[in-house]
Amino acid sequence: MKIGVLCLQGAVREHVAALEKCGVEVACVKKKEHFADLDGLIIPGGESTTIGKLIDRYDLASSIQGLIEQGKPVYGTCAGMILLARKVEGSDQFLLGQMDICVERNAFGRQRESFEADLPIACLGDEPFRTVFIRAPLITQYGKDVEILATCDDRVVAARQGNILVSSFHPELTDDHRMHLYFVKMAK
Ligand SMILES: NC(=O)CC[C@H](N)C(=O)O
Repeated sequence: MKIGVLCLQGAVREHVAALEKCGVEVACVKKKEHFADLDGLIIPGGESTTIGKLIDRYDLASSIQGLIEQGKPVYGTCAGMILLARKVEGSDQFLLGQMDICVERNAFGRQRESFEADLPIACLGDEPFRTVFIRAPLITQYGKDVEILATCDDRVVAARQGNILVSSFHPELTDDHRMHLYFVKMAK
């Protein structure tokens, strides 16, 4: 099992470490040829406009879309979630547009309004999951094929559509790797 982490910009190292703890082989992905033997991909948090520009510049959109079409799981966290969305409120930035969700960027405020919360996430078991929100986006609309996995104050912060998983929060910044394990199971 080999999972890639898109390493153009953002919280790459932490995802690599979390995946390694889950016992899978991890590849840093930044070129088309790195996609050949992947079983899944994480698009990390960072700055969605920057990551989007780099995806476009290195011509990686079709490789990511190809992975999704082959049924391989792709997980977008924070900026990664924005990139997978069909639409971003009030912006025409570059998007992969593979998931039927609309998102609002920085919906919880600025950097200093970053926060953590223990959220119940049924697909991870009974123990609440510690979530870290950093200039996080929010899902404002979603289509009928989208399953809601987590909410925070009635706002949708994690969801799944088939083999696409997204979260507003950063699961790689805690020692609890259940979200990564859930993703790895999607690849099995
Ligand atoms: N932590 C993050 O990934 C922040 C996302 C960033 N605010 C954006 O809009 O791209």
